[in-house]
Amino acid sequence: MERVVLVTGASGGVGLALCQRLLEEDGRIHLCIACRNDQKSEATRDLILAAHPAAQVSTVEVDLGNLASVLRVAQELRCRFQRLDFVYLNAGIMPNPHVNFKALWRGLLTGKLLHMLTTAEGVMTQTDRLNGDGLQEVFATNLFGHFILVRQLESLLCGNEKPSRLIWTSSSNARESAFSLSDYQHAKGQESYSSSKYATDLTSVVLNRKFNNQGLYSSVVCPGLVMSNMTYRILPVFLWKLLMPIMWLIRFFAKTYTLTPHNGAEAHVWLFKQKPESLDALVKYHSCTSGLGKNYVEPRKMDVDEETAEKFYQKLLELEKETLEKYSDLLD
Ligand SMILES: NC(=O)C1=CN([C@@H]2O[C@H](COP(=O)(O)OP(=O)(O)OC[C@H]3O[C@@H](n4cnc5c(N)ncnc54)[C@H](OP(=O)(O)O)[C@@H]3O)[C@@H](O)[C@H]2O)C=CC1
Ligand SMILES: CC(C)CCC[C@@H](C)[C@H]1CC[C@H]2C3=CC[C@H]4[C@H](C)C(=O)CC[C@]4(C)[C@H]3CC[C@]12C
Repeated sequence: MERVVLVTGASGGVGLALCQRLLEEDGRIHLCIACRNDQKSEATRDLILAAHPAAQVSTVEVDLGNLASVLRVAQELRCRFQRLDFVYLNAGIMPNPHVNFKALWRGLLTGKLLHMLTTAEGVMTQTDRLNGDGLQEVFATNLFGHFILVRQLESLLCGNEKPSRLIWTSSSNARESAFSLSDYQHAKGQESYSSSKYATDLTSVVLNRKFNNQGLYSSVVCPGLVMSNMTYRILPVFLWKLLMPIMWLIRFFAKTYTLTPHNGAEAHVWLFKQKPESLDALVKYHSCTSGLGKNYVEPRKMDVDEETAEKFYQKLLELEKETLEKYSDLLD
């Protein structure tokens, strides 16, 4: 029986490249692409089929920043499939980004420039807002919508003959100092993206602890710095065009400057080929590209405190309970 692979955020960037690369690895998979609306789903499906005419590609629509939409898509997936082998939780946003060029300059003088260029530590801020569910938009889209999706798909993910896998697209921008248990949605700060990615790392660690014995394994990856819609929105296009030669040069020093979505999907594809039992739950798998363009994967230990992870998970469960009460009419 073919493996079923669900990819969120499949309409572009890393998600679309991942879909193409997965079909190059195994043309027999059933690929289910999740996009925000049917036009995007159909356009994405057509693009994928143009390169892989014999592929089995189905579509679902979901807005991960809208809990009713997440509950509806989970119900649809439960009706359509008996099992999911891989779920790539890849969709993500970074709204209203702001770059602190003075910080980069200080980084140059203090020898921290390379670290800043690869992690954006101290370099980037964002302005977040509340979504229609009354949640902080970045937390809701990058993490909580995906968390609810996973929990609603438990019957397709747990207790199968072969292990099922969750692969979260996190980031090297995930930072403990941007995250706080008392403000886990990051309503008060200006690093909502960093906080949401750290929260993703914590969640994956706990999911492994709770679900490995039911045959569900979770991993986190960082695609490196990829030129995608997300990054193109950070600076004006003309500036990116001017910076591009410098970015290619930086790649000789910073292996996480993968730059293309194809390269960025390296760790996702590598994980597709690994036995889950051989993976370390406390490691983030980074896509890397050498100066000469060779792709490889680098495992790096994550900076996560397991006690904080457990406390945060309890908070997610409380929020989940409130959500399910609010939307009880959408549940079976
Ligand atoms: N680019 C980079 O340098 C890095 C990216 N990442 C992460 O990689 C992932 C993919 O990003 P990337 O490919 O770069 O960026 P893109 O903006 O190209 O892709 C983001 C994807 O997420 C989808 N998406 C956004 N919001 C929602 C939503 N509310 N509901 C459903 N889908 C949504 C987008 O759909 P739509 O087309 O409808 O907008 C799109 O398909 C993200 O999680 C990002 O944080 C991590 C590290 C570095
Ligand atoms: C000389 C140039 C390279 C100057 C560019 C300045 C900034 C626009 C970029 C410098 C560092 C970049 C980033 C680093 C980490 C990424 C992270 C892993 C991620 O998840 C999303 C994108 C990044 C934050 C990215 C964004 C652009 C920079 C801040």
